[in-house]
Amino acid sequence: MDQTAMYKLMKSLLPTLDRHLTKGMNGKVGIVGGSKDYTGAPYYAAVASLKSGSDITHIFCSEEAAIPIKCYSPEFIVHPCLYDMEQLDMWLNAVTSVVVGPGLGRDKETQQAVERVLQRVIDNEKMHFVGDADMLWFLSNAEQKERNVQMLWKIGKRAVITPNVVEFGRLAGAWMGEMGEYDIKKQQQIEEVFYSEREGHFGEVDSEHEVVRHVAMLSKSLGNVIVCKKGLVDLISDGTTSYFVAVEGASKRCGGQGDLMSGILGTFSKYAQNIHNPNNALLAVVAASIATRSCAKAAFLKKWIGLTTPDILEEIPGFLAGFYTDDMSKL
Ligand SMILES: NC(=O)C1=CN([C@@H]2O[C@H](COP(=O)(O)OP(=O)(O)OC[C@H]3O[C@@H](n4cnc5c(N)ncnc54)[C@H](OP(=O)(O)O)[C@@H]3O)[C@@H](O)[C@H]2O)[C@@H](O)CC1
Ligand SMILES: Nc1ncnc2c1ncn2[C@@H]1O[C@H](COP(=O)(O)OP(=O)(O)OP(=O)(O)O)[C@@H](O)[C@H]1O
Repeated sequence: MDQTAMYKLMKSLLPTLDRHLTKGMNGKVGIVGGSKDYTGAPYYAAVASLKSGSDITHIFCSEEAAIPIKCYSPEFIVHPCLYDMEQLDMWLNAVTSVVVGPGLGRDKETQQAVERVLQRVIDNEKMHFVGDADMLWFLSNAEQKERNVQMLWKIGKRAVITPNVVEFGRLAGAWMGEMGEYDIKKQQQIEEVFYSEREGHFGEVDSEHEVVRHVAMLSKSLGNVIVCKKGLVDLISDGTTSYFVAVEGASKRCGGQGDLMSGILGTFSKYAQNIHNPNNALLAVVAASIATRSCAKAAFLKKWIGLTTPDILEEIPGFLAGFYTDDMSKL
């Protein structure tokens, strides 16, 4: 493991903890998701945002998801206002970053909530946006994609999207048709070779390199938003500069690991301001990927076949505490 480089990056990212902090200074994260079928996904994202340091988490969900989510934890402030634009608008004032997608569902009516949030992020230059899961479906679906991408163009690098392999394929089909077919199988073979040569490491990679070229191209097509393509190796690009993360993760792919990462990103996107580097927004995504994978590995080594996402959530505080106590044993 690339311990020294990781240590330096995390140290520069994580906020100083002292008695001058007030509630909210380390972030107030909004999770837009939670629907009839899915209540676990926004829960994972919300817990991950809190355990990675944010002070408050709001969840904006549908009516039928609200009670189950409230019952999971007293930590969450839950608003059943996914279809009430006035309420949604009002409560969005309370957050510093917003994660849209985990468990959101794909009902046509949900598009108006997606647009309302995007407009809020356009209007408030201090707000950060993370798009994952079903938000990415709205970004690739013929009916809604144009409107959403027009809005993302206005947000640029304050927005991160985190497609998995399947979601990336859909987005490539929707936005990169003129740049040639995206062959998922061929790309996975390239990633296997790339990962085996760099296992345990992370760093910059030329945006023209065959492993990341499509990720950089997608970022450019979407107005240079940061794209983090998740997989065996995470590939992160703003269209110009690109990074890879080949830090070991879990060899059990239990559902919810992407939701967990989007929650960490909701918090880390604000911490980016602590990094004094022109690529600070990209580096915050690199850090979120490292944290997710490292915690997944730690939990996997305890639970093996029985690994579930709550096990990974439990590893987040110990992993991050190591950077405050200079205890490298958890890295
Ligand atoms: N506990 C909860 O509440 C959880 C709720 N969740 C929520 O579910 C919603 C829908 O999300 P989604 O990822 O299932 O939908 P979509 O992208 O259409 O995938 C459909 C099919 O594609 C495949 N496949 C998927 N990923 C792959 C991969 N990495 N690599 C390879 N193949 C992959 C796989 O097909 P299979 O291989 O089984 O044929 C899968 O069935 C969304 O709101 C999300 O937040 C989840 O977060 C989990 C925890
Ligand atoms: N083959 C793999 N080996 C190790 N880590 C992986 C692998 N694939 C993905 N990951 C890591 O797991 C995390 C979630 O990625 P994944 O592709 O599972 O997301 P997802 O499908 O969106 O998850 P969810 O189940 O929440 O919808 C990322 O941090 C990614 O780096």
